[in-house]
Amino acid sequence: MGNLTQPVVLAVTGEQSSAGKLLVSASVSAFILHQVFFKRVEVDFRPVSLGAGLGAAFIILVYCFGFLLALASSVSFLLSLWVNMLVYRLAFHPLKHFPGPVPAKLSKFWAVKKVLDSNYQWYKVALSLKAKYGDYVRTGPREILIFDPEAIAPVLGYSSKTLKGPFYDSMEDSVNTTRDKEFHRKRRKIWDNAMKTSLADYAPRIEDFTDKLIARIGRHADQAIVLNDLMIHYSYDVMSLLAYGKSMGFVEGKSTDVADSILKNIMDGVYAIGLLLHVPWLFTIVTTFAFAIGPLKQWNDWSRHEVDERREVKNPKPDLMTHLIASTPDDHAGRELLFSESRLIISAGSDTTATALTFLFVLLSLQEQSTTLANLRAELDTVFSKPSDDKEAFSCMRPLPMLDAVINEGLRLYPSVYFPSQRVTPAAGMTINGRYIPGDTIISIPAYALSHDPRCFEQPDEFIPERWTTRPELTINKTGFMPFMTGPYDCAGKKLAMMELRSVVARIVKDWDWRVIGEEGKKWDREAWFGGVKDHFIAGAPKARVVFEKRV
Ligand code: HEM
Repeated sequence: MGNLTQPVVLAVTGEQSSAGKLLVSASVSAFILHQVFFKRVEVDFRPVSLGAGLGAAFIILVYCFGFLLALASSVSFLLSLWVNMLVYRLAFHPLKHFPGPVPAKLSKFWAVKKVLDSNYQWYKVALSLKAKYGDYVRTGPREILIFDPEAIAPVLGYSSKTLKGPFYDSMEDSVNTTRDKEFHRKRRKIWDNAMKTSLADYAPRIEDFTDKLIARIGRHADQAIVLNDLMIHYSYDVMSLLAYGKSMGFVEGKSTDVADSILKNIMDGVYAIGLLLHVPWLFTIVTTFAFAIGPLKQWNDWSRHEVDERREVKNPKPDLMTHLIASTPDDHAGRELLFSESRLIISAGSDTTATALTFLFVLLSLQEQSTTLANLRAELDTVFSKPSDDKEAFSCMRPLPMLDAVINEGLRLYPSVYFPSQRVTPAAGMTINGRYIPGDTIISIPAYALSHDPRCFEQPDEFIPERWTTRPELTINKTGFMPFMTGPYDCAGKKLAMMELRSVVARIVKDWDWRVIGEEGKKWDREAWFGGVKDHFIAGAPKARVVFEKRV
């Protein structure tokens, strides 16, 4: 009997030992792969190829060893990789001495959880991290969030050695999302030129759209309307005009079903962005599929069609796209860039301006701002009383002290972009304000935290436009004011944005009174409104129901 079973036992133990060897080799190869590859190479922007590579390896294992062994060795590989990663991040990472929550050091999913727990208020999470850990906080395996005003120039300034971070790889290439410094420099020149040479052409078109906005307010006078929608419609229409040569028809109520659907999908998508921007590799997967087959496909197809049509127009009115088309090679890469930048004009220029306008009108409606409003009206009455050919007459291109102060103060309290732009330190690392930051670290400075920092502004949480005019002592360090960011990657459309903001604020303030009201018969809950501002890349103002009345 013993002799009969011996070969079977030997075969089983032999199989067991080769299975054991396979599991050990899987876990050892994970260790080696982590040491030589994952630890050194940024893989955030290659999740799809990485997933495909792992899938292919799994199929080869199934072919060689059968399904069960392949599965067991894959689990062993992934477990080992995971353990290696966590041990490294916690105990051996060059950032190990930086303070921060322990789970944050292990995984970026900690930030995702915080976004969900805080109901999309990451900017508040960031402020509480600053209060607990100081000016330099480790918020991820290779991420440091910086609250030190002295860091602005070395991190974001023109002579900074940093490059853009992996978040930008999650989206299609454009002047905003490219991480190639040289490409950005050249492309940005084209954008700057398009802005500089044509602002005067854009001004009457902006004013024309402000007329349409005022007409819409007139049609709904004395009725409740949602301020956020009003401003979103205005800014989408103006940006669409500059990108495609025609508005999307929102302000006049002439939008198509496709335009409505695109806007709805974009508005719904902001929550996904607010969550996924913390995990660029996951964001890359989502954007890849959202544009190819998901909710953004319609947006993709529509914008391509519009750019193609726009290209065929003979002697178009000068707009941003005229300049971009003229300066972009008419080949596959050039056309892809134009498609993506047409969408950039809308995405960078619409929500930002609409958010700023929404906050401004809510802030100006507050009872304690009645003096500010009166001063602003006095300034506007003077300029609007001048004949239009007088150089002192109102023009959205020309700064006015009180008007610009009100706009700046709104942007300081609620900078439309809450996303702290990512930079990566050079391989040799860099020293910021006496503190060494190791190479290849992702660093970010949140504009919201800086503009609420008492080291930069006296009474930082108060809306005091006079800090920009008659009370300069309330501004301690102006570099903390960066709603348009700063340095070579700052907002390419800031002058245009200021023209829109001036145009809309001036025209409404001059001729209209308004008040924010609560839901059906309830009083407006001011605390809840300001306390409910969300952070999904852009600052998400809660819906504000407003009643406009014509001034007499
Ligand atoms: C109140 C309105 C606006 C605010 C607060 C604002 C703010 C910003 C900020 C903070 C950035 C940097 C984003 C980053 O770091 O990734 C940016 C970039 C940019 N903005 Fe604006 N923006 C506004 C309006 C506009 C408008 C109207 C346009 C016109 C198309 C525009 C076009 C751009 C572009 C093209 C970039 C990328 C620039 C580059 O990377 O070189 N923005 N903006």
